[in-house]
Amino acid sequence: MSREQIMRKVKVEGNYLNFSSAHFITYGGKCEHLHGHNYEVLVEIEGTLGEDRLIFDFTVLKRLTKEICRRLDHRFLLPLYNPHLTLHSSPTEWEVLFGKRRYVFPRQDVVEMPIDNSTAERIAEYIGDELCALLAEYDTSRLSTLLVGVAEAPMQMAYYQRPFRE
Ligand SMILES: Nc1nc2c(c(=O)[nH]1)N=C([C@H](O)[C@H](O)COP(=O)(O)OP(=O)(O)OP(=O)(O)O)CN2
Repeated sequence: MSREQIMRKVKVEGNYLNFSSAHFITYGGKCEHLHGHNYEVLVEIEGTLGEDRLIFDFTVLKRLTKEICRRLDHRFLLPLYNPHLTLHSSPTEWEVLFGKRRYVFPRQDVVEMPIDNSTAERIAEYIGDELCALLAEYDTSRLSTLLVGVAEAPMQMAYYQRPFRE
């Protein structure tokens, strides 16, 4: 077997890698009612073995992912770039308009996400990008691929995968 055929990865999931948040998505010209999910997150990292025969330390990966989950927990997930929503912000509130519907959220209850819809797909992408930013503090030279899965419900998961380097 050649070295190119070998694939190694680490994965963290469960163990408090979850968050409970409120959201609604727009699709098919409609806007869902405000509702919540108990989201579950998994992260996989592919790479090669280092001197200590680790690809990447599980403990660190869990801690960083938990930190991102903590920031999302018990918040409204606000997609900043949804073309079907009109947003107004004040120092204390976010106003969200869809047609005649109007929501007002206290700012401290909102996570402002630079995404166009809070689908599980985009939330996975957001978490992947946040994780990459946190991983910049670590040696990622041996890591090739990051995969994030976000489940809105059991057996209902969206994945986002990106290379560590373009
Ligand atoms: N590919 C995706 N499909 C859907 C997403 C998504 O993020 N990615 N999201 C939704 C909605 O947000 C919806 O909340 C979830 O839909 P659904 O599971 O149908 O609704 P329930 O939570 O009420 O589930 P039940 O099993 O019917 O109780 C839709 N699709």
